[in-house]
Amino acid sequence: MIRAALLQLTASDDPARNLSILRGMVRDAVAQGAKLICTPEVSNCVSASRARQLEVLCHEAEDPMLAAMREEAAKAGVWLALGSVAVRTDEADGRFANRSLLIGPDGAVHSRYDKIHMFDVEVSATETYRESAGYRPGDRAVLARTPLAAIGLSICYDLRFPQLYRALAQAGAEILLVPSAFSPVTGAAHWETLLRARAIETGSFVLAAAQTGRHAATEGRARETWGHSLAVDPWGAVIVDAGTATGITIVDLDLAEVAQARRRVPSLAHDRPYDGPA
Ligand SMILES: O=C(O)CNC(=O)[C@H](CS)NC(=O)CCC(=O)C(=O)O
Repeated sequence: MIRAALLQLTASDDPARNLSILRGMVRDAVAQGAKLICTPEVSNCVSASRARQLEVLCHEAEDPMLAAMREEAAKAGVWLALGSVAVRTDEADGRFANRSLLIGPDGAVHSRYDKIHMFDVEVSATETYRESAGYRPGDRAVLARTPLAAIGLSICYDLRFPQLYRALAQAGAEILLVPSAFSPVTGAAHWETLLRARAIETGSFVLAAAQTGRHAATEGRARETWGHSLAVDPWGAVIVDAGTATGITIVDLDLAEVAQARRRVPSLAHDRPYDGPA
């Protein structure tokens, strides 16, 4: 059994404040016996203002949240999936990376993944997102082979691209992580269904730690997110739904269920070559 923790946050655009809240939650999760601790997308800063991001965000090597989480992971001897942090890159256009970091029990970064699919979407007449304006997309899928489990990394809007999860599962993933900051509109309509579909299609556990509620912002518009951090088993059942409050949700995973689900429906091994569509 693997005891995992999903941390649900309402991160603001103040990274220091977000870090102090997150550190407390991580320590709580450790006290409850969690060995794999998952945090949401952009745990370090939720901001719609590029000026604010430029003021407060750092390169990965200087990011205070990553440094602190490495310390916590090493101290407790746990795996810590920092769902994502927004970090500076060396791109000439100044775009950030939306980066997921899996930290091992030795405190070292075991794997890193930059979000591939950018949320450039008009959710409603008054709500548009243009993630690619602020972030440089990644171009590499990442499977973290750890002694705990084989863990496929992804972030939020990636959830809508099933081929990524299929590739991760066919490469051996047993657990798929989908840290998120979902919009309330699409969250209500699509979130649970998509997460369950990815679990069913791949016969994998899906762990989705989410941002929730109204996010305070110094400048730019305040954002709202859907919450409902979810754990889904490889047969597609929701094991736990965190609702909309911030906090820690503990879940125990039996990895034998992965093989069981894939034996019952071996669709992951039934791909066929085909032509077209023309
Ligand atoms: O903006 C940042 O700082 C970090 N990025 C995000 O929060 C991204 C882009 S706005 N959010 C999503 O991908 C939500 C996807 C979603 O809601 C859906 O697929 O329906």
